Amino acid sequence: MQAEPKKTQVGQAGPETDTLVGQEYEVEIGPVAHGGHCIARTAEGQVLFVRHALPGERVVARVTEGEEVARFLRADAVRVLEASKDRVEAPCPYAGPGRCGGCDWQHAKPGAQRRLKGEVIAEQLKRLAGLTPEEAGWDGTVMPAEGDKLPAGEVPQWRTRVQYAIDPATGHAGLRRHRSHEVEPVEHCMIAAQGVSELGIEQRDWTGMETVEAIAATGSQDRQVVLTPRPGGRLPLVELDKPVSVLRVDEKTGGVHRVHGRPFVRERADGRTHRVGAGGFWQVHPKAADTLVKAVMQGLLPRKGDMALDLYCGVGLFAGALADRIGDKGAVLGIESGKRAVTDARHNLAEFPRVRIEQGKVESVLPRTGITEVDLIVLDPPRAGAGRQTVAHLTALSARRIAYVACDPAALARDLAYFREGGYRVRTLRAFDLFPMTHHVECVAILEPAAKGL
Ligand SMILES: C[S@@+](CC[C@H](N)C(=O)[O-])C[C@H]1O[C@@H](n2cnc3c(N)ncnc32)[C@H](O)[C@@H]1O
Repeated sequence: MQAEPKKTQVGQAGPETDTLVGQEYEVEIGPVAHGGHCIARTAEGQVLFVRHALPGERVVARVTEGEEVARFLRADAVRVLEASKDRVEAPCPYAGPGRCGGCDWQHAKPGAQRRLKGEVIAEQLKRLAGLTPEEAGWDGTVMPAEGDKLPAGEVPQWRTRVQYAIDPATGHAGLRRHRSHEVEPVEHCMIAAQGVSELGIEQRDWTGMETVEAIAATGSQDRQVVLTPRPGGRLPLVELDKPVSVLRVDEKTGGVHRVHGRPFVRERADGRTHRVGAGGFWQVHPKAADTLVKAVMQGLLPRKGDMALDLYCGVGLFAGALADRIGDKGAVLGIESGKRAVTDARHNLAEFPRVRIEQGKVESVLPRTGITEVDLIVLDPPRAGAGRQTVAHLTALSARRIAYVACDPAALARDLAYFREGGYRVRTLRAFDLFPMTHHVECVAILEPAAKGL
């Protein structure tokens, strides 16, 4: 039975304000929720989203955001009274209440992190799409990226792209605190890939910069630093130990300019080299691109001569993989909104004459193409998902199979409900832990016309 939650101390809540920030509650931690926190309730019945806790624990939770009238409060577990067997001491010295906001699950064993992500996916599928794991063709597991099966306490060095925030007072690189613009200065980010750590960003003075992004490409030695100056900030002379290209973001226009070196990095995946210019999307985990291509191709089973769509195609990862498999008689149309990414995609796929890349938003370009039928579709939308209108358009194209690559299980679940309205069912769903130590998770759903599944 759940024990009665206790208020343990009144913090800074004053008479003229109804803020509960600083208030502490002794609570029992309930299930995990989407976003890297768990759910608890105060004695007054208010919902608490508690970070740094694990299901089944008893903790003292200190409110970080929220008011007496709010439907829910945000809080940090500041003392653990009864620990879960899944708890470990966070290996990262910068993790914990009020500290770096980059990782959500440093305090959970790796297997437990994947289980928590699985519970979040299951909950989102049920609540937003009315699907059980069985109905989604999912075994309920979240697979580690190959090579990431490390013992508890060890941290995979997976982040090939790290955006450091610069402390305006000291010029020191750090990472943003959770839901804050404040910078947590760090000497070393444990989840950064070796190629990023070797650049030594944390050891330099970046006075005048707002952010410094460090990129270490996979499968090539390309390294890049992207500087965003503060208004009026002077660009530092960047002399790093490694050969590295340097780009600068114009603080007024957001445009990216080359300072020195190549304006792109070369990323290897699916046996091909992809040029990725500044601002262009590329998966962050070094195994992600290959893992996802494999899952998508195993699910779609492309045939020679197929006509396929790659929507939200970035620099052409899936379009290239499809073109490779459907041969000279097939055709692929990619659609991508980013101008620079489209230039890169056209360059990357120049060897395939039957691949065409259109620049613009899927929702406006796709209807203009006049396409009424395709064999296969890959869609890999941003966090917001594809939305009802685009899904309705896709379900009218009579595709044999559709692969939906999703970085947000909530958006995936919403869109799966729209696909069902359009006559599609989920054939299989697979989930991959391509963001260890954080709450993020990647899913690949394979859909087919519902009539086929009967
Ligand atoms: C998650 S990334 C996937 C990129 C690519 N499939 C890959 O795996 O490398 C989503 C891409 O969609 C693009 N994008 C965002 N909104 C879009 C829209 N409405 N229409 C077309 N592309 C969009 C972004 O620029 C980004 O390249």
